[in-house]
Order: sequence, then C-alpha cells, then structure tokens
Amino acid sequence: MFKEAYNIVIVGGGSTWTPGILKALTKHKEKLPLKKVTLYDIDKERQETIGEFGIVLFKEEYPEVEFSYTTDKKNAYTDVDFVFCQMRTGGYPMREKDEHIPLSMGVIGQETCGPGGFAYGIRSIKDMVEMVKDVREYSPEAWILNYTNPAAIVAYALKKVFPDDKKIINICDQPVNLLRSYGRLLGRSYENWEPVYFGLNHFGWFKNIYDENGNDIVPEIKKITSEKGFLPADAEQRDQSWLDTYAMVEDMLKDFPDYLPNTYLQYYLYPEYKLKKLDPDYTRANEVMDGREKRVFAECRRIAENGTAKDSSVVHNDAHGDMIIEVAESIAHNRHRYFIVMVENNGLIENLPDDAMVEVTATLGINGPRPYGVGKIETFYKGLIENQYAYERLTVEACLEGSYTKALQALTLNRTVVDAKKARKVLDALIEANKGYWPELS
Ligand SMILES: NC(=O)c1ccc[n+]([C@@H]2O[C@H](COP(=O)([O-])OP(=O)(O)OC[C@H]3O[C@@H](n4cnc5c(N)ncnc54)[C@H](O)[C@@H]3O)[C@@H](O)[C@H]2O)c1
Ligand SMILES: O=P(O)(O)OC[C@H]1O[C@H](O[C@H]2[C@H](O)[C@@H](O)[C@@H](O)O[C@@H]2CO)[C@H](O)[C@@H](O)[C@@H]1O
Ligand SMILES: [Mn+2]
Repeated sequence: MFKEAYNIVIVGGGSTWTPGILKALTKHKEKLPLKKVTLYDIDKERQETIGEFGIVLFKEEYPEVEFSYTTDKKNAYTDVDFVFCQMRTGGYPMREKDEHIPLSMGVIGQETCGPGGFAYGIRSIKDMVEMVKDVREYSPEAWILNYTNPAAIVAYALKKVFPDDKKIINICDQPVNLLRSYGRLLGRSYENWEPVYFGLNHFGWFKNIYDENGNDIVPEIKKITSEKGFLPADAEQRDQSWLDTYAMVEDMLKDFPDYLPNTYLQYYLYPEYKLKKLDPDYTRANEVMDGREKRVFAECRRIAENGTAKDSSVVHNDAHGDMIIEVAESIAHNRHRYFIVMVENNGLIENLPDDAMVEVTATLGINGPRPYGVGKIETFYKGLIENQYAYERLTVEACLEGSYTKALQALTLNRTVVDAKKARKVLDALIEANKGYWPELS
C-alpha cells in the first residue's frame, strides 16, 4: 500500500469526535501524509458545521490537502485508502431512549452495555453492513477502521456478513485511555509499554503490562490504586459520570484483584449498585447533549465565523483522535506497533469459542493484525466472557434472522437483566421505540 500520501474518508462526519480526528490528522502529517480528507454523513446540516470547521483548519494547518464534506456516497468512497467510521444510527435521541427506557424499568440503561447496547447494536448492524458494501463498491482495497458502537456487536455482525473481508478492524479507545491513565498514576509515559489484554470489547482485562525494560507494572498499578484509589489517574479529564466510573476501578480490584479491569465491567459486576447511581431522567446521553455536543458545535461555528482555528479548544485531550491515525499509519507503513483491537479468537484465548470477536493485543502491519494469544483463562473470566459472548452472538443472530426468541434469549443472558420476565418487558418496549430502525422480530 506504501504511498506518498493517503486518501481518508470519515464516515459520520457530523460526529462530535470528528474535530478531534481532524486536528490529529494535521498534527500527524509527518507520520501519515495525506492527499485527500473527505467527511461523509447522511445528515447534511449536522455535518456542515463540522465541515466548515475542517475547511478553516486545513487551510491554516494543511493547505496541500484536498478537504471536503459530502452526503454523496460515490464522492465519499471513490479512491479511498482508509475509512474512519464513527456513525451513530438514530443519533443521540435514540441513545437517550436506549438509556432511559431500561432505567425506567429498573434495569441498567447505558450506551453500549445491557439493553441499551442491545438496542443500539441491532440499530447499528443494518447501516454498518450497508457502509461496508458501499465502500467495497468504490474502493475494494480500502482499510475500514471502525469506532462505531457497540463495537462488540458490530464486529461480530460484520465478521458473520463479510467473513472473507480481511480489511475491517474494529477498535476502541478505552484500553489505550486506561494505559494513559496508568501512565498518569505512575508519572510515566505509556508509549513504549507492551500490554497483555484479553476479553471482549468493553468487557476485558489487562493481565500484564510490560514497560520499556520488560518489567510488569501491573502489580505497582494495583498497589497505588488500592492505596489512593484510581481517580488521581484522571480527575482533570472527565465529566462527573466518568469520574464515578473511574472511581469504581478500586472496588473491582478489591473484589477481583487478579487483573486490571476495563471500566465497563462495573455494569456487569455491580448492576444493582450502578442502578442506584444512575438517574433514569438524566443519563450520560443528556450529559453529552448538554455538554460535548453543544460545546463542539458552538466551537466549530465560532471558528468558521472567525476564519481561524489557531485558538481552538474543540478537542478533548484523550487518545481517540490519535489512536485511529496511529492504527492507519502502522498499517500503511508496516510498522507492527502494538494496539488492542478486536479479532476472531481462533485459539487466542484457548478455552473460548473460536468465532468470538475477542479484544487482545496485536501488532498492526500492511497485512493487518498479528494478534497475541493469552492461553487458557481461569474459570471466573471464562464464565463471564462465555456468557457475554453468547449474549452478543444471539443479539446479532436475532437481528440477522429477525428472531424474537433469540432477542429474548440474548437479553435474558445479559448479566444486567437475567430475569426473563424483565427481559420480555424491556424487549417489547425497545421494539416499540426502535420502529423504523430494527428489523421485524417474530
Ligand atoms: N469505539 C470507541 O471506543 C468509541 C469511542 C468514542 C465514540 N465511539 C462511537 O463513535 C460514534 C460517534 O459518536 P458521537 O458521540 O460523536 O456520535 P454523534 O451522534 O455526534 O455523530 C454520529 C454521526 O453519525 C451520523 N450517521 C448516522 N447514521 C449514519 C450513516 N448511516 N452513515 C453515515 N453517517 C451516519 C450522524 O448523522 C452523526 O452526524 C458512536 O457510535 C460512538 O459510540 C466509539
Ligand atoms: O459517553 P460518551 O459519549 O462521552 O463516551 C462514550 C464512549 O466512552 C468510551 O470512550 C471514552 C474513553 O474510553 C474514556 O477513557 C474517555 O477518554 O472518554 C471517552 C468518551 O467520553 C468508549 O470507549 C466508547 O466506546 C464510548 O462510545
Ligand atoms: Mn469503546
């Protein structure tokens, strides 16, 4: 693939995360030289605000790049090397329903976990399958790097629908943001660490983290967290809901001290406790609509009006923008750098099903991921992951087959629901709320 300069399209150009990726693209121009950057979205108005920001930014920081935004698929996908995908089918209004409806029924409502993630997953599958087909029509060799959530369900669905497409990689910024947090906790850079990670997306653990001298620093991170909690890792970075989330790492390590947990595990390990902390009338979706969405769009409008991005504060300081570019660069230039990505298991976690889409450490080169196995995992982790895998698999099959029974089985298996009567009530409410987005389930 080695090229002088690359063509990138960002799908979901109107995403609140797009400005951060655009700024990172201008920052990494030496590492990943670009020829063309295009935004694509189905919502013309939403994307226009971000697109006008991009025009000002690239004119000032990267004038040699052809920057544009479009709602036309042919314009978007012709002659593309990398697709950065971050769509949200139904937007925040549907995310709000994903979170409010289960909570109103006494069950966890969250963007990617529990019934919220279940509803979001079924909504995402159709649009994501369509996106892959569209990309392959115009750029058969493009790498598709996907952030669209719920990544666990999207990754499993795309692997089932496109089993031979080797150029789709699903990624998540949570593990690398946790590595950054551990670095803050230790007062060190995480850049040259070698993580040993295993699980599913938003459902995994760090087993070891080897630093540049080959020492495993997990014991030190555990010790500091048990003494000072985990909040010092990131206090300045987060909205209140994220501070609450990060604070729970201490509880999880106290109860299950083997490995460093992904923060999302708290919804599955402490559903009753989390339920008491979540407000059914004002969830993370509301926080984002009142916070990041307002802030990002106002800042993009201000910059477009002023004609300069030199003083822009549009980007949240975290790994999201950098990571997807570093992934693309490692592939484009065959760097074989370490990333934590989703790949088909096939024995990587020895005692889990082969077709599970597991999240593990891999090096990324021009031929894609070379994942690292972790051998057999202990009963507790095997039991948790197999249950979550079965939920994810049944969710995808329910969507692809239009099966009500498999949808009910999926929700009943989910650790945040469990009770089949509750599962049926939540499922029927979500079917009603997702009319026009979900396939008919019978
Ligand atoms: N993988 C990760 O770790 C990670 C991290 C952050 C965000 N995300 C995901 O990135 C996505 C965007 O997040 P956000 O909060 O910025 O959402 P957002 O609602 O601000 O933006 C999503 C954009 O996608 C567009 N869209 C919807 N359907 C589309 C389609 N079929 N084709 C093209 N565009 C379409 C919408 O119009 C909107 O502009 C979400 O799926 C979110 O969960 C993932
Ligand atoms: O609730 P949101 O929309 O703010 O974020 C949802 C996403 O949360 C994770 O990304 C986190 C990141 O992992 C965390 O460390 C911090 O930097 O904030 C990010 C988002 O706020 C998760 O990885 C994504 O999948 C979610 O979509
Ligand atoms: Mn994620």
